[in-house]
Amino acid sequence: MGLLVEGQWQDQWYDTASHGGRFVRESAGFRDWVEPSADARFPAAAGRYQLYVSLACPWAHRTLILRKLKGLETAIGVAIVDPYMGEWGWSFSDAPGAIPDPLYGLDHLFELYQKAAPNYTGRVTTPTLWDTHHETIVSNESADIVRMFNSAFDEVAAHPERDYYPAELRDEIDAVNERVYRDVNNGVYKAGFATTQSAYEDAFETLFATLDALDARLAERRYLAGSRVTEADWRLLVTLVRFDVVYVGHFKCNLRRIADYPHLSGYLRELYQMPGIAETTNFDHIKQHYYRSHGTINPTGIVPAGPALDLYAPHGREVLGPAV
Ligand SMILES: N[C@@H](CCC(=O)N[C@@H](CS)C(=O)NCC(=O)O)C(=O)O
Repeated sequence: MGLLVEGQWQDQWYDTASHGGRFVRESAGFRDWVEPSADARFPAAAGRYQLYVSLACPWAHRTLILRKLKGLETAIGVAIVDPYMGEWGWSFSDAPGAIPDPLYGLDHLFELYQKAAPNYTGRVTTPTLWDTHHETIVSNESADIVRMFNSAFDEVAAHPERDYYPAELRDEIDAVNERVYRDVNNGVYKAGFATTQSAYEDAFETLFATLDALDARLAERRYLAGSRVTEADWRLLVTLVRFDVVYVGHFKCNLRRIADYPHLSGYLRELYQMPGIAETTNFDHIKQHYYRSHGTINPTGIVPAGPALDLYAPHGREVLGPAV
């Protein structure tokens, strides 16, 4: 675990001490956009862009889901890092489920960042969207990559008709996203990476108050925004699917499991059972990454054998309205 400082790799853990024991996520360093226009610096095209991901990572997972649902698998290639993130950060290997870097045969993801910007200072994160033409990083912000995959590549997508950010639902989606990001997606990290009791408890209380509110919301409606599946649902799913497997134990988010929530649990199963979603989810990478990579939290590196999950049990969500 580390970061690049003026292009040089430095092995260091997150700095929580300067924030009163709180984990503060840094902003992404690359925020360009692929656009559906031939004149753009990054024009949408098949075979030009490459997505670097960790299957453990919830932020990468949401981009993999959009890539799958939009039918962009042949248009946008993928490299998958080894689940273990050690002193050199994310690395490539031939571990089961990993895909070594097909472009340059790199050993470590930070080398890709050095290629893009030799003096880069910042974290080296997944997902990273690489442009093979300019040989640079387009973006390492998953929220933006999700939006690009949703609409910028429609000319080359197998499912251009699918829209997970429809104009009429944008305000509602944005409002849900904001809370889900702050208190749930990032909330589990704020609890898990806290280094003071009070920082942990603050994050914990907000997280479970928000999960309670989401459970109540999903008692009455099938999906988070409107009456159809949107980006907001995929953004929540990636945290829910990791929750009972790693966040309850490893990040000490243990007031309740998702399995204990009557509505969130069925909602999780429904989304997980949708075509293509299970294929984007790798529980082995998820468990291996979190339990082995965070030595300050789990020094033995022992990966729990459980829990038993049954995400294929009937979800029972039909009672709330038709699936769209
Ligand atoms: N804002 C970024 C966050 C990505 C992120 O933090 N990814 C984690 C993996 S889950 C990572 O690569 N961490 C390495 C690090 O922080 O050094 C996004 O949503 O794309």
